[in-house]
Amino acid sequence: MLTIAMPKGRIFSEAVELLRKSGYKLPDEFDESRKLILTVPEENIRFILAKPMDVGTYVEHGVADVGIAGKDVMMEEERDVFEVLDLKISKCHLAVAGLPDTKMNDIAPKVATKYPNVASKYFREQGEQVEIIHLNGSIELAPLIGLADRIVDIVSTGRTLKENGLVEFEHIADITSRLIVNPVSYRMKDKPIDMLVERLAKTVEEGKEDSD
Ligand SMILES: Nc1ncnc2c1ncn2[C@@H]1O[C@H](COP(=O)(O)OP(=O)(O)OP(=O)(O)O)[C@@H](O)[C@H]1O
Ligand SMILES: O=P(O)(O)OC[C@H]1O[C@H](OP(=O)(O)OP(=O)(O)O)[C@H](O)[C@@H]1O
Repeated sequence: MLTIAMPKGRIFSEAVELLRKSGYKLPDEFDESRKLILTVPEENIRFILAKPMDVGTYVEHGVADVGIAGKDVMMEEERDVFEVLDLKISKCHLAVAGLPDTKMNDIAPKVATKYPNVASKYFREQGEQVEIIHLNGSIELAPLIGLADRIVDIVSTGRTLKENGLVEFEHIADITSRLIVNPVSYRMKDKPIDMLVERLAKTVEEGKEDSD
């Protein structure tokens, strides 16, 4: 049996839709249940529902063979896993944002973010020394309340920035969700994993053609 770690939250429904389009028969339970382990015996697959930031942990430790994780999460926490497919779902980007017409404080610039590693690497590469302030959400609050000069956060529609009077200054990276695989599982369960990758890749490709 293949164990797939799925992120709860906004990626989940898009991932379920992608799996269904790829021919996996996932019961209605997937749309309404609060169970954290969902088994589909007909497909020989078991799904575990994890926090998005934890998917890589389950896959790296091998308790899940495969997982679905945002590229942002993969960039933040380097994991010993294979990234085998861009699923092209949950599209967004990572950006530097802040209050308009403001400069970074020269002496002790502060950057608030949920992605401390990505943010420090980015500013290091820009040759800027900043203090990183790690927050767990509502990052846009930080510049409004004087906690930070800049934020590094996800932007999708841009609505959260706009409604809070913030602007984007720099685009760091485009983000989509990825299929990740445990290296040992890839050796031991190569056939079912290859089949999953092939079926998903075909659906992703068809989706691309539809939008072209
Ligand atoms: N506004 C957005 N639009 C599209 N994709 C997004 C957006 N925000 C985040 N994502 C993507 O979806 C993934 C999961 O985001 P989600 O908001 O569900 O979880 P989270 O904020 O990490 O966790 P939680 O809110 O449960 O603490 C992110 O890692 C990112 O890849
Ligand atoms: O550009 P938009 O379409 O407005 O989306 C961007 C927002 O979505 C995410 O927040 P989320 O809803 O996950 O809440 P969070 O603050 O708890 O991370 C992200 O952190 C931004 O705040």
